[in-house]
Amino acid sequence: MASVFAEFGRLCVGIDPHPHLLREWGLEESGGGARDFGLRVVDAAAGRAGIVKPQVAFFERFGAAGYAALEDVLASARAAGLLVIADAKRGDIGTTVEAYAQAWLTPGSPLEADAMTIAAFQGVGSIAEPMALAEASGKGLFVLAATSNPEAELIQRAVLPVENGSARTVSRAIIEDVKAFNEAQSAHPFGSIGVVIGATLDLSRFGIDTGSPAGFNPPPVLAPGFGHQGAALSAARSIFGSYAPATIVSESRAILAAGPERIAEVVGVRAEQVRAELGAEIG
Ligand SMILES: O=C(O)c1cc(=O)[nH]c(=O)n1[C@@H]1O[C@H](COP(=O)(O)O)[C@@H](O)[C@H]1O
Repeated sequence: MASVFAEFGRLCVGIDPHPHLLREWGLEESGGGARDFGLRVVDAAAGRAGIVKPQVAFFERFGAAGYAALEDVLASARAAGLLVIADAKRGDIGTTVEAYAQAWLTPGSPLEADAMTIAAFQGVGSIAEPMALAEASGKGLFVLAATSNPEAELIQRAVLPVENGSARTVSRAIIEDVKAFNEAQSAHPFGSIGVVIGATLDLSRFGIDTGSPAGFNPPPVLAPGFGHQGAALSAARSIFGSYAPATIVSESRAILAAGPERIAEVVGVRAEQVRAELGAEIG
């Protein structure tokens, strides 16, 4: 991840073949349409951005044809040197969630990605196997911590029973548990396990302290919510504060709306804007 940040900065281009986008791009509403869409986004991102994030749901709705398309898109993105985050938002317990992680993170798997999104609603301990698998195979996870959708507040700002004298919100507890895993178990300077924190939020309301002093080592942050959901890139540093050095700016519709003719140009411009705002340095 460090070399991708250094070379391409922090933009992650979402690959979300929404029905209206397939129409606007002149593509069929089918697995084949989703494949063409995904491959064109990969072409536009290659050499201009470092990371892509296929949204699995928009492929899954076409069943087996959608999965075949997704396999091609994942393989083409990885072959192009892009880091691929499979936005699958899986979550379960024990061997079941381990099987999800094997599907997306095992080297050589048909759906191999570099990282996947995962939910810890059943407890951060419930995703111990995916965390261990990610670490062992040089892959990553992004655990939902404070999501960009307004409905999430009620659950994610909830305060957990007091432990060791400190009351923590759900969001904060997830971030701290992830950070503790990285510090204890990760061989990678940045940590294999990241968190999802939406750019649309006032993070103080979620108990997330963005004002940590120098020396704070944030976990990798996948930050959706820019562009279509309303967060401004110019506010990225002030939103994320001490997490900004590890923040990945993720945008889907705001980029994809450019259409097939202009998307490469728009990715290039946006990648430069993200670099100007956040720089390429880590930590
Ligand atoms: O995990 C995500 O990527 C994610 C988490 C979150 O809190 N909010 C969120 O919007 N996302 C995803 O990020 C993308 C946002 O798309 P745009 O709003 O079009 O940029 C979608 O694929 C969402 O599923």
